[in-house]
Amino acid sequence: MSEAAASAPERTYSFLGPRGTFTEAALAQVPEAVGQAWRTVNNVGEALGDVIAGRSDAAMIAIENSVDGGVSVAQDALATLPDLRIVGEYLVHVNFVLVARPGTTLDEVTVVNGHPVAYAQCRKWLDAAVPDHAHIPASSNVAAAADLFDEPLRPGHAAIAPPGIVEHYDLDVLARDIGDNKNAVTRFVLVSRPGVLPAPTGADKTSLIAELPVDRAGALLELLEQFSTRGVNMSLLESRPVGDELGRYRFVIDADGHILDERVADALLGVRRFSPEVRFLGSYPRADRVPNDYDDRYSDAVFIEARDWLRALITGEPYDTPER
Ligand SMILES: O=C(O)C(=O)C[C@]1(C(=O)O)C=C[C@@H](O)C=C1
Repeated sequence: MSEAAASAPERTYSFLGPRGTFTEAALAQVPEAVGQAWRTVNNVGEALGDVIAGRSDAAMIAIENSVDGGVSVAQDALATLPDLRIVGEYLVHVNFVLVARPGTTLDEVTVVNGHPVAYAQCRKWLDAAVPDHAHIPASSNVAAAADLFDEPLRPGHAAIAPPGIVEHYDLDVLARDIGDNKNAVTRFVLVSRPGVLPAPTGADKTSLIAELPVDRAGALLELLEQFSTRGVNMSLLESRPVGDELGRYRFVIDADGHILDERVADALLGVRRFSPEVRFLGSYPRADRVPNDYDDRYSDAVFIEARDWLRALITGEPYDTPER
């Protein structure tokens, strides 16, 4: 084998470009992606479409921001596109600068380019510092800045961008740290085609999307009970409209633990029996690596013992209850 062939990338990863986005910073945290082929895309749909079509092995997408909440376009895509799996979770601290072409001053700014999620995180600052601005949505934070060079050049246009933007573009920083929350974090997930699940680590998360039975009193409570009665903590519960008529919702859920944990598997069986449509999005290591916390009553051994007891009742075989 030639040296070039030996070092050729074997895997391709899609991420929101151009280079320099927070999504790229998330992908840089994936050790297996280093040295592989990285493909820039313009939106979440394109990133996931690459994975479905086999152009990429995995895509990094933003799924939640600590200020703006769930990234609805990503949640809706995972709910409706062909089956995909989340295989990893990554956190990126996000902070923003306001940039403009050299010579522009803050009082001259009338238009602010920005990715909608970034714009939502800078609203308080913008309302105070540039109250009469108009917003032009951009496909990413880096694209917002790059668009400032589109011909014909437009005076008074500025962009919300990551601080590192000035290393790539000749821009002046008009203001730093314009995010409304200095500790803002965006949560990203790495998405692949269904395959072997990441192994349980003891610090895992399971994601799913479930619809509720229509017009049933207490249906949401019943959904929540599937987790609470098995001692499974939920770290995310968000509703998204199904979209076909008013009043129909699907629920995006993150639960602590792995599908190979008995209590999580049992909760999923409960959801499956109860919900008209459940989509398993994956079990994967938590970004913060904090071990899952649960009461001993919900340990694997307790579920396994209960099953053995039931089997013995059915088969009539003798059964010795272990000491508790
Ligand atoms: O534009 C970027 O830099 C992105 O990576 C996208 C994105 C997002 O989709 O939420 C990521 C992090 C920020 O919260 C804002 C925008």
